[in-house]
Amino acid sequence: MNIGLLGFGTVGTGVYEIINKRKDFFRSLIGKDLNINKVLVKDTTKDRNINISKDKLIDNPYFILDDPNIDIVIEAIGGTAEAYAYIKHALTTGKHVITANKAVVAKHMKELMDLANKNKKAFLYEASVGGGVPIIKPLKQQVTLNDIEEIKSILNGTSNFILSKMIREDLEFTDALHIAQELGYAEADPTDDIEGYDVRRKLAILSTIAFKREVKEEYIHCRGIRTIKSVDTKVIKELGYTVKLLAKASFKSNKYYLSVEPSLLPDDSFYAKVENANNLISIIGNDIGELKFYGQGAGKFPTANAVVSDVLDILYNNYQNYGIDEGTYKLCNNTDLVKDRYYVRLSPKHTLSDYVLKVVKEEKIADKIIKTGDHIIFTTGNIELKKINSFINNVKESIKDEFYAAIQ
Ligand SMILES: NC(=O)C1=CN([C@@H]2O[C@H](COP(=O)(O)OP(=O)(O)OC[C@H]3O[C@@H](n4cnc5c(N)ncnc54)[C@H](OP(=O)(O)O)[C@@H]3O)[C@@H](O)[C@H]2O)C=CC1
Ligand SMILES: N[C@@H](CC=O)C(=O)O
Repeated sequence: MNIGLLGFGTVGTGVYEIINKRKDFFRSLIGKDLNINKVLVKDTTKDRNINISKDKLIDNPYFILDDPNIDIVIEAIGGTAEAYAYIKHALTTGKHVITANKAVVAKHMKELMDLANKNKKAFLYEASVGGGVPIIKPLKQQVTLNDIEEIKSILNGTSNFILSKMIREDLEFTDALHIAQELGYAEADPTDDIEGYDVRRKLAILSTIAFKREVKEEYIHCRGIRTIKSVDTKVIKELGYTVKLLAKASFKSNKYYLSVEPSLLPDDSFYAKVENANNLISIIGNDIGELKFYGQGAGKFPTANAVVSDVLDILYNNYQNYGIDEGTYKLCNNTDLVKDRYYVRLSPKHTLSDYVLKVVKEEKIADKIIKTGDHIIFTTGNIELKKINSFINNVKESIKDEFYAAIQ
């Protein structure tokens, strides 16, 4: 069994180290060595501070993709276009493929799954959702026995790390983001982490499996945490809450509702205890009830561990490619379905503070005004998401920025 590894960054080096550390185990399992023969990188001359012979490092992907001696390709380069092309090529040439790349899985899951099935190879992506938390395999197993009614989760290590640091240590947003980047949690471009796009992809993958329909990222209402400030976290704490970036999917009255948005949770709730880069994924099935999966959602070894668990499934020949039914009912991202209370902070442009406060009062949107001045902070009563979005749009020109979060 030979592996070609695409990418030798946070995840790739973790996979390399775990497989080398467990050499004896793999030898006893398959009766010969499990080798990582070649490793694709961008820059073969870079000093990598890891024990690997230089001649394994290559910068031409086709030395792996077209090598008939390579059985398994592990993709950990990130990005979309090249990663997608390499995965497709590998499956077409009859190799098993494992990826940690949620961007590619969310976009091309059905096509790549069909290709893998056609060629009787595995296409596995445990690490693409929840980092080190096993969720793809258990979810695939549960959907055969249960109708999944709800998914509620914290799915991004970087944003959860930032929010935890801001709440618990009063750090500013950019300082907390910087630490998350240094720890290897963030994407190459952290925009995806802080704008919620990474979570949206993960929710699309989970919902596709759970609801047996192809759920596209674009269906999902999404707001991230980029505009949160320390003034928000201070007030949120005083109110007895913490703040999380929550991903939710539910199926009600024959309609699906999918959303990614910042949410306030009571300080003593289960979700509030999910700190730093940890993730929590809760699924509710009609027979099983609620199942919760918790653990490290990002980082070198947790993520690499999930990748290697897919290698094991291939070696045991115990994997399930997932088939998506062609839907009989349509997915409907109906924002009318959901009403919540909201925490809202508006930071008016210089001199417009009185005007913005007047609009808030006239529109009767505030249930309780908490703070006025440079920042106008209030909570609302139960309100439809589309109403709060449209209110924010109406005041957009008079404010520098805003942060609003559903109160759970
Ligand atoms: N970091 C994490 O905690 C997690 C990451 N993931 C996913 O895993 C994947 C990899 O992430 P991560 O390890 O953090 O990324 P890194 O940026 O740390 O590593 C990327 C690696 O891929 C190589 N690379 C990138 N683009 C190319 C290319 N076009 N051709 C050849 N080599 C290339 C880089 O080469 P070089 O070293 O020469 O620059 C580097 O070795 C991503 O899809 C990410 O979303 C999933 C879960 C958790
Ligand atoms: N950038 C991602 C990495 C894992 O998927 C995150 O922070 O969760």
